[in-house]
Amino acid sequence: MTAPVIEMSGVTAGYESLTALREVSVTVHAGEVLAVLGANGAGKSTLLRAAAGVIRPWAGRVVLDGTDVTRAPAHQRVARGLCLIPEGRGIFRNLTVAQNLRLQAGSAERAEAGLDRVAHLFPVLRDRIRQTAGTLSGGQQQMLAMARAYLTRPRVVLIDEVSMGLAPVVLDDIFAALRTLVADGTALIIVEQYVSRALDLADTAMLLVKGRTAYRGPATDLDEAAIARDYLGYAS
Ligand SMILES: Nc1ncnc2c1ncn2[C@@H]1O[C@H](COP(=O)(O)OP(=O)(O)OP(=O)(O)O)[C@@H](O)[C@H]1O
Repeated sequence: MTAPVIEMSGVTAGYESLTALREVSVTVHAGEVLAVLGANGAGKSTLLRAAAGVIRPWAGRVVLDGTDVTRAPAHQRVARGLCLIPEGRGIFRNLTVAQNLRLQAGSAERAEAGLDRVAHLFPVLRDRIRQTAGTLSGGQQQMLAMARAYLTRPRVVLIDEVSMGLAPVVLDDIFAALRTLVADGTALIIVEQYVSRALDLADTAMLLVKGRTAYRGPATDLDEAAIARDYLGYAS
């Protein structure tokens, strides 16, 4: 088997006196999808932040394409092909679609080169290229946030709560775009409350309960209804 694109081993992380993640390990290869499930506050976003270098783990290692980046700042991980699409979308609401794309691409040339790929997946963004991002619909804003991943051809994308507040029909487009990204060979870690959609896309899944790994294995082995009932607190 090929080497993993991203590997986290024994990662413990948190905020001041709060331990949000305890000895969590993750391995994702090119073209593979890991779904991270768990109730509110289970540590899902913390896992992505530790992977991306937004916070530094207290213990454990983060390895990207064979290089230990545990102590590397976020921008160095971006340069190595890591792309975090945070909850709340992480776009510049006062800038236009074009300006957002240019900033995300790093240069006008790269934005231009990547725009065809973005427009192919999300034609609406090309139609609204001069519109201020904050005036786009929720689904269009999510598409713009995801466009970064298509502009830069990252090795690994970490995406947090992609479905938050979006209509099912918009989600179909968004998940189709994620499938394209993965088919191109990108490794994907997806944090998602919408369990069935996440498991549908994922090869492997992990369930976090109070920062600990309660399950890690094939997505198909998870009983969706039991997870929803026992861990997420609702009936699916
Ligand atoms: N910036 C922060 N400062 C202090 N505590 C934080 C911070 N961010 C998260 N926490 C705490 O860390 C724990 C894990 O939070 P995290 O956001 O990783 O959970 P989550 O599984 O992503 O939940 P949600 O679905 O609500 O986003 C929670 O107890 C949360 O209150």
